[in-house]
Amino acid sequence: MAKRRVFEIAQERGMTSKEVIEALSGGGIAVRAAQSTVEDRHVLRIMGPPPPPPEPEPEPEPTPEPEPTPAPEPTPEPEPEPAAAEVEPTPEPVAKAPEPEPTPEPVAEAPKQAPKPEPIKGPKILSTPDAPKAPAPTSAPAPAETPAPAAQTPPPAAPTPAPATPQAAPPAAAPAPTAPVTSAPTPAPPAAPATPAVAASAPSAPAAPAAQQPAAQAPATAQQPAAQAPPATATDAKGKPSGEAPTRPVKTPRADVPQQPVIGEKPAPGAGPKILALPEPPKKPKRDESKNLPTTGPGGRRRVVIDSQAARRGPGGPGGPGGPGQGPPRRQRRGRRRRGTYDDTVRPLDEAAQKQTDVFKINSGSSVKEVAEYLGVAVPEIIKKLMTLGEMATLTQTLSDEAIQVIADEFEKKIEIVRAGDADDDIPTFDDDAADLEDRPPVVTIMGHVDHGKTSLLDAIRSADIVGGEAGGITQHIGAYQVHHDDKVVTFLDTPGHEAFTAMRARGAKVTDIAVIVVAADDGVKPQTIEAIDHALAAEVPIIAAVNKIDKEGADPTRVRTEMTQHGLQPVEWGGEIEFVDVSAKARTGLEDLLDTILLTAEGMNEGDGLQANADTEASGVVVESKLDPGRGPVATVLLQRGTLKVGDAVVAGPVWGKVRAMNDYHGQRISSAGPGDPVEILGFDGVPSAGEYCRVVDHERQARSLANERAVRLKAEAIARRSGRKRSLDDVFKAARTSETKDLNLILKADVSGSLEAFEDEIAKLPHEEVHVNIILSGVGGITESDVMLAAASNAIIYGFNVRPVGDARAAADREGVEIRNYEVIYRALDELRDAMEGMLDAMDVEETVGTVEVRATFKASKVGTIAGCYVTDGKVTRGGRVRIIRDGTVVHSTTVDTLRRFNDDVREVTSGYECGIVLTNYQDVREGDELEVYETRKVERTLA
Ligand SMILES: Nc1nc2c(ncn2[C@@H]2O[C@H](COP(=O)(O)OP(=O)(O)OP(=O)(O)O)[C@@H](O)[C@H]2O)c(=O)[nH]1
Repeated sequence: MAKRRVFEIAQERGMTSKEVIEALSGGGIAVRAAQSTVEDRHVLRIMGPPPPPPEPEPEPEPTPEPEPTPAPEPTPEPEPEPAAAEVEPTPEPVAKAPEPEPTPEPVAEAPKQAPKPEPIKGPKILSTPDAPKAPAPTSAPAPAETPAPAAQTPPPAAPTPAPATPQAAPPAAAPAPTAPVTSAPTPAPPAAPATPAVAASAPSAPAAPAAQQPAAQAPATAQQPAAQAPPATATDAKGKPSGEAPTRPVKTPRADVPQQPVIGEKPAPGAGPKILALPEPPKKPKRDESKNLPTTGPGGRRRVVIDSQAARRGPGGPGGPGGPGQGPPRRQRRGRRRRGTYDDTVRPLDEAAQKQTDVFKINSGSSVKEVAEYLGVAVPEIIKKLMTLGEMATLTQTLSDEAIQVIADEFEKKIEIVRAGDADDDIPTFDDDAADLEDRPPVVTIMGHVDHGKTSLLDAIRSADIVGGEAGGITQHIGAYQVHHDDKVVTFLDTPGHEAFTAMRARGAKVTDIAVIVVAADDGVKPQTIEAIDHALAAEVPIIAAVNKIDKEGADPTRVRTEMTQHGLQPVEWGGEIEFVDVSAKARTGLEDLLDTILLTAEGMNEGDGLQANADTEASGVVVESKLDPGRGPVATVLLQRGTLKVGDAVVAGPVWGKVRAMNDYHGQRISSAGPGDPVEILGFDGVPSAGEYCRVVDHERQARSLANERAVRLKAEAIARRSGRKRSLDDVFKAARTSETKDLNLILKADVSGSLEAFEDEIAKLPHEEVHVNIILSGVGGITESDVMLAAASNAIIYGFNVRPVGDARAAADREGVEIRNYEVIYRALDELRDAMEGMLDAMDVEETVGTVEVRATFKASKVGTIAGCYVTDGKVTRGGRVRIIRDGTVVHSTTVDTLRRFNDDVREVTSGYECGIVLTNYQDVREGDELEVYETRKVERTLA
């Protein structure tokens, strides 16, 4: 039987020798001293089995590779499930704590730490970075085994040291330091399974941080480890892994990425399989979600705004819930305001308007916003459309007519662009009761070639007006006058010539009822006679031919009739429809016949109610002449067409308005009222209205002013639109033809010689007309006049000039009215272009640009250089070598280049406007004083019709 000395027994049982002796004595075994021996069986019988040995002490034994093998129990733990189940029981951790030691390596440092930590409070390891190694106490054989598995399991944890669930962490951490050996023993056994994890983690310094890590990461680790544990174990079992594990720095796992256990990596402190049950980490929001994450939402940043004024505002008021005045809401409000801006500017879609298929009338010069409103389309849509068409436009930008048309086409809306001067838009049509209508005097315009006697005829008629003369005395020139004949009255426009006539017509005013074309019997039909005919025909007014100067020798009225017939005006006596009256302004013969014919024609018109008007209503008419009188201010002669005008009436004429301060008739007599057909001179306008402007009486001055301002704004917008838009060009015509909008091309031809005109007309007749029908509404010899431009404007025509140029204000008028003038030197060039255009094959063309105008003020002869032109540059510049045309009386007489250009005695490269210079032309000596030199350049321009 084995014996042991008393002191050994005492030591084994943690008692004093004396206590052991007493105990044994009590049991019947007498023992005297500590050195005495006693048989174990007696000791067991009397004192029972000895208490389990206190493992701690052994710390010193750095037994590195403890026989981990024994890891019998541990193996079972691997199963994650079970672990999970135990997770909660915080105690486990403690139990496991002790195991940690198993990791052999630590041994080195372990000594000190081993005792305290591992057991229960592993976590405290915080302070012991190396602690992990300490664990390897010999005493913990069991743990040794466990560690192995733990080693594996931990691996997973390793990556996520954090895993340490809140629950696990605390326990581990707290006790660690103090953890007396005592406690360790007991728990150990059961903890076995979990131990591994703890064991591994406990030692590792990182444990500490882990403890604080959000549980989030734990889960992942917890689970996976289990699966991989086995393999890991193997390695660890060898000891190596365990050695590193603890020391290896623990990576802080990303909360969002589930941590994959890394083989060979040591388990994170506190990260044990138990952690399996840890809560799921918050998912990383998807990109779009995160975008929309409210700042106040869970996980999002909460914006706290302290509104010191909130208390003063009640809920619902500003600053109240959702009301303006608060921080966050303010931001929203800004957003709303922005939307509000759109709402303000973008008219809500007018569905009714969108469905409407009628033609929309849109004012020329309308802005983007206005066009959107007219069409019932959202502004952004319009702007977007313009952008696709290459035009960047703002809300208030004025659009050209072309742009408006294009937009309308894009949105498949039928539109009609209305201009301020359009008669249809401005001059209302009245539906007066037939009983209220009275005959009014016909309005007559006298036109004809220069010096054929227009003025003489007007004077003769006026002076022959016995009745009128007696009644009113001397006739004043106010732009129109009346004559009485056979108890009837005829109103004559006092401005002869077709220029004024066409100017008014171009503005949409139809003033003239009858056109009298004067042709001198001794001269016959001349260019301006033909022009007058063209203008009258274009205006579709009845024509009466007055064959004048029949008193003159050589007068041949029949020849005149013949020539007029050739121009489409066939005399009634020859079976035609035109009344011819032979007159002599000088001899004052035939005047009565002329008046009779006029009244007869008027009667014929009256049969269709053409010359009747309601006199008993507000007055309206057309301005036929106006001026700014130094003493009287703006003075306008208005030819009343309807109603009765009285002094004191508020009137508006386009962009000007006024109150009739005084009225004069054509005798210069003050009158207080005037009726239909009467020409009256009106004083009281705030500005000078243009001839051709529609004038009408309105209720009061305020309304007159408002209407005038409205018109002024509109005219200004139209002017901008006209500038921004293109002229009606050849391209436009063919483009329109392609869309079947326009099939007619109206041309006005002007040439230096009539032969060119005839040749051109003949050639045009040969062109194919399937696509476009060419109408020559006027062709004549001579420079392009303002009258031609006005006719073109009124007829939507293009002017073709052959070796002729605009004279006077024609060019300015063309710019103003948007009329295209095309210049050619040979008709074939024009024909080619026309043909190409008609075939849709316009190639790049030479575009000519006038760069300067020079006036020849004197000429000198020099023996060596020939004729030197002493010049003055009136516009632009002239350059040496530049191409020039010599224009004499509106006709191009030669084309050449500038050979020599001098300022005083110096040769210069160029001379600009406002300076004099000497010019010698290349191979041209016939330059004369009064000639005009047109300096020009040409450049290639691609043309497209699409
Ligand atoms: N013999 C004769 N001479 C006339 C007659 N009518 C006009 N004349 C003369 O013809 C010339 C031109 O007459 P105007 O009345 O100035 O002719 P117009 O057409 O008004 O001329 P412009 O204003 O320059 O366009 C004047 O010298 C007149 O005296 C006429 O019936 N018989």
